[in-house]
Amino acid sequence: MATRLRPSSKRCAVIGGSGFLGRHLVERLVDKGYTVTVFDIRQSYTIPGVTFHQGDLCDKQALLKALQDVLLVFHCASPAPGSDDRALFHRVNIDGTRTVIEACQEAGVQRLVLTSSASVVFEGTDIKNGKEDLPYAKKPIDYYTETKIQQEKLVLNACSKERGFLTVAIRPHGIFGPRDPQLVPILVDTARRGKMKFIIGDGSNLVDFTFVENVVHGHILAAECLKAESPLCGQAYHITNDEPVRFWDFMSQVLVGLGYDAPRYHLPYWLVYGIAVLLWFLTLLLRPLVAIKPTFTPMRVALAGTHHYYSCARAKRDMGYQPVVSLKEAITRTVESYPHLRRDVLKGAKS
Ligand SMILES: NC(=O)C1=CN([C@@H]2O[C@H](COP(=O)(O)OP(=O)(O)OC[C@H]3O[C@@H](n4cnc5c(N)ncnc54)[C@H](OP(=O)(O)O)[C@@H]3O)[C@@H](O)[C@H]2O)C=CC1
Ligand SMILES: CC(C)CCC[C@@H](C)[C@H]1CC[C@H]2C3=C(CC[C@]12C)[C@@]1(C)CCC(=O)C[C@@H]1CC3
Repeated sequence: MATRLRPSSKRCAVIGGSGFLGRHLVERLVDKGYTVTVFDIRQSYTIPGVTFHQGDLCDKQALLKALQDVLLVFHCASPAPGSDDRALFHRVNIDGTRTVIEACQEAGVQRLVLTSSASVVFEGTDIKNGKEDLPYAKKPIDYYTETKIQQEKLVLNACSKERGFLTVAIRPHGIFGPRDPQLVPILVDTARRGKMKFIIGDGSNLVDFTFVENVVHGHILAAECLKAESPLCGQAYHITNDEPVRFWDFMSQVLVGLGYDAPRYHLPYWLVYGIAVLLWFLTLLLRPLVAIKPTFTPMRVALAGTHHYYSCARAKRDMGYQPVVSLKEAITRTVESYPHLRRDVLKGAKS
C-alpha cells in the first residue's frame, strides 16, 4: 500500500518564480535545502529538482495543482510596474491575490509571504526614514501602487492564527542586481538616447536601492520566523540595504561603471514633473491612434527627485534582519553582470 508522506516544512512554492526576484529567491531556497515548486505565467530557466507549473495565478484550479503538499508559499508575481494597464493590474494584483489566498487556504498552506513594496506609502513627496506605520498612500501615484496597496491589505487581513493560516508582507524598495530587467537596462537605454545628461532637482535626495540578495534574505527570514506566537503575523516589513544613497550618485556609479557619462546639468524638479504629467495626458489622448511609452513618467520623475528611504528597524528587531551584501559590493557585482550593456561593447556591435 502506498503511504503518503507528511508535507515537509522545507517544501515551498514561489508564485512569480520565473521573474527577476523570484528566480534569485528560488536559487537561494534550493541552496538552503528547500524543495521548490515554481508557479508562473512563463518558464524562463530550469534548475534540477525545481518543478515548474506554468499558469495564470487568477486560475484557482491551476494553482491548486501546484500547491499540493505545500505548506509555505512566496507570492512575488506582478505585472511590470512600467505597464500602464489598469485592468491588468486589477486582475492580477487584486483579484489574482484573492485567488492565491483562497487556493492557499483550500490546499492547506500554513504560511504566505507576500512581496509588497515600500511604494505603498509613497505619494510623490519626501519620505525620510519612513516606518511601517506610515498610512497607505491616499492618492497612489500610479495603478501599480494603487493595486499593490489593495494586495497587501488582502494578504495581511487574511492572517488567522485560529485557522492556522499565517501571513506577512515584505516591502522592498528599488531592487537591483544581476538579471534585473528594469533599472539598469532602462538607465542604459536612456543614456544611449542622450537623455541621461540631466539631474532632476538639486541632486541631494536620498533613496534606498536594495540588492536583490538582501531582499531574498529578508523573505526567507520572514518565512522562517513566521509562527503563531511571533510578532510577524499580519505585519508588513521594510527590507532595504540600510544605506540610503543620493539617487543621482547611485545612477552615476552604475553609468560610469558601464562606461557612460554621469549626468551633470540640473533641471528644476517641478518643470520636469509638469512636462511628465503633460506627456502622460498626451499619451492617454493619443492612445487610440499610437502607443507612446515615455521614458520620464510622473512616477519615475517623482522617484528621481524626492527623498524616499525607509527604516528597517522593525525587521532587525523581529527577525534579526541585517543586509548580507553592502551597497558598494552590490553595485560592483551588478555592473560586472551586464558586460553586454557596456558602452564599448554596444558601440562595437553597432559599427
Ligand atoms: N523591482 C523592484 O524594484 C521592486 C519589485 N517589487 C515587487 O517584487 C515582486 C517581483 O518583482 P520583479 O521580480 O521585479 O518582477 P518580474 O516582472 O521580474 O517578476 C514577476 C513575475 O511574475 C509573473 N507574472 C505576472 N503576471 C502573472 C500572472 N497573472 N500569473 C503568474 N505569473 C505572473 C511575471 O511574468 P511576465 O514577466 O511574463 O509578466 C514574472 O515572471 C513584484 O511583486 C513587485 O511588485 C517591490 C518593490 C520593488
Ligand atoms: C529615466 C531615469 C530618470 C530613471 C531610470 C531608473 C528607473 C528605471 C528606476 C529608478 C528607481 C526605480 C524604482 C522602480 C522601478 C525602476 C526605477 C523607476 C520601482 C517603481 C519598481 C517597483 C516598486 O515597487 C518601487 C520601485 C521604486 C524604484
